[in-house]
Amino acid sequence: MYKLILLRHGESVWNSENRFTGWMDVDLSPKGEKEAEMAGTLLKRYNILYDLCYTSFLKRAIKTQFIVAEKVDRLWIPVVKSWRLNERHYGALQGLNKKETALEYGDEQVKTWRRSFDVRPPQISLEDPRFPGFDPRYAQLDTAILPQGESLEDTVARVLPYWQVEIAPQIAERKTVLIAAHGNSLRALIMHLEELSPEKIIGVEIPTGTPLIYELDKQLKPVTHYYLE
Ligand SMILES: O=C(O)[C@@H](CO)OP(=O)(O)O
Repeated sequence: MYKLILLRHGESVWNSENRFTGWMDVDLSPKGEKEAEMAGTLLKRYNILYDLCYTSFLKRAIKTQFIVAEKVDRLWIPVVKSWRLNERHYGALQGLNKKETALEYGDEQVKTWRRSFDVRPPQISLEDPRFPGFDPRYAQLDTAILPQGESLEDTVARVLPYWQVEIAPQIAERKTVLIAAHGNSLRALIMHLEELSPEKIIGVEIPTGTPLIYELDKQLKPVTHYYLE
C-alpha cells in the first residue's frame, strides 16, 4: 500500500478574521501554530513517517510543515516548494471579509464564488499590487501564466500537472509524501484522486491542521482515507 498525507495549513490570521486569503502571504495565527504542532503529534502517535514533503510558496503552509517536521524530529526531510500548490487565487476578493461580502452581494453569489467549480472571482488588473507579477517569488515564471483570479477548475489545471509529473512518481517509488498546502489546492487534488464530479466537490471541506491520510493502490487510486484524531 502506498501512503500519502495531505495537510491543510493551521489556521491563519485571516482565517480567524474570516477574510478571503488566496495568494496573500498571511501568517499562522497562534491557534494555527498549535494545530500544526498537534498534526505532528498525531503523525508521531500513529507512527506515520514521511520521506519527502511538498509545500507551496506561502508561509502558512511552509511554517505548518516546519512545525510538523520539528515535532516528528524530521527537519532533515527534503522539502520541495512549488507555486503550483498555492491556494486558489481569489482575485479582487482577496482581503475582503466573507460575511461583509455576503451582505453586499448576497449569500448565493458568495457561495458561488467560494464553492462552484468553474466560476472565477472578480479579476484583479495587471496593475493591482496584489498581482503576483510584482512579487519576487514568482519572478522566474512567465507573467502570462500568473493568475488574476482563479476558479477551482483553474486551480485543478495547475495542481494536476505538478501531481502527475513531480509528486506521483515519488509515491510510486514507495516514498511516503506529505503535501502541506491549502484548502482549495488540496480540494483540487482530492477531486482528481477520487474522480469527483464538479457537483460532488462542492461539499468537500478540509479542516485546518488535521492530517488526512490516503492509502493508495499501485495505480495510485485511493483504497481508503481517514483523518487522524
Ligand atoms: O480564503 C481562502 O483563501 C480560502 C481558504 O481559507 O477560503 P474558502 O474556504 O472560502 O475558499
